[in-house]
Amino acid sequence: MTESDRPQPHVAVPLNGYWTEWSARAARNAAPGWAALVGEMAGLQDTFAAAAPPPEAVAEARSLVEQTRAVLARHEVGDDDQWFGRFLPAPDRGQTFSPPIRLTGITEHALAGKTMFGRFHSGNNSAAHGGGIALLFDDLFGRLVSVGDIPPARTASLSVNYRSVTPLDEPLAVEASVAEVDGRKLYLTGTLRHGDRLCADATALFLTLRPEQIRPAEAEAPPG
Ligand SMILES: CCCCCCCCCC(=O)SCCNC(=O)CCNC(=O)[C@H](O)C(C)(C)COP(=O)(O)OP(=O)(O)OC[C@H]1O[C@@H](n2cnc3c(N)ncnc32)[C@H](O)[C@@H]1OP(=O)(O)O
Repeated sequence: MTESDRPQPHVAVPLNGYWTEWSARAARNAAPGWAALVGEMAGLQDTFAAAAPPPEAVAEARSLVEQTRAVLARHEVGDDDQWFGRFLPAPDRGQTFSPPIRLTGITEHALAGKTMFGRFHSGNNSAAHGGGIALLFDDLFGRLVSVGDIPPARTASLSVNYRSVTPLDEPLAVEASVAEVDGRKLYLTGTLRHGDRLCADATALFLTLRPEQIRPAEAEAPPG
């Protein structure tokens, strides 16, 4: 591990107003320890993917996961009230679907960061799954268009070129930038590198939403 691969502070994300409110609501309401639980769940996914346990360990693990599900299911809420995925300032966004992206630099038109795929995102032969890489780019581009004054936008198309194998458990560098803005159309480009080696590059078209396509950042439900 080189000095530049060591954990560094995640830069603050200058979110636009819509995403600030969307995220702040979860941050206001989330129980203490939620971020640590998200980290535990992500670790569980990787450990689960890497394990080949004997029958008694399978039975024990299944029972514990069943118990965990039962605890969480008692507190199910609607989409508007969920915390999962809404911690936008955090590298993992408070979710376990796509790998954390630790941002090292961000402006209105470009961002750079570090990421890593674990066993959960393995395709085969110690290589990251191509779908996981597309997911990473979609998330990366989603973060890029959440800064500055850009209205909320959705992915209209995403194209990934897989240039070389993306390793697991190795620090990877990501970059994304806005190549062109044409009305509602945002043309984005991005790269994923392992050291000097290009693993993948991607282009995407995001479309900013028309006002009638945007659900307002929800009003806080009255207490009780
Ligand atoms: C801070 C947050 C962090 C979160 C990170 C996660 C980010 C994840 C981002 C996502 O994954 S978003 C979810 C995946 N995407 C979707 O579900 C989008 C589904 N599709 C739609 O909702 C609509 O198709 C869409 C809003 C994208 C466009 O519908 P519209 O009715 O607004 O646009 P319209 O069809 O009128 O097209 C507008 C222009 O874009 C063009 N266009 C639309 N889709 C296109 C396409 N796929 N390729 C090329 N051009 C396209 C279209 O031709 C037209 O060009 P012109 O104005 O020149 O005539």
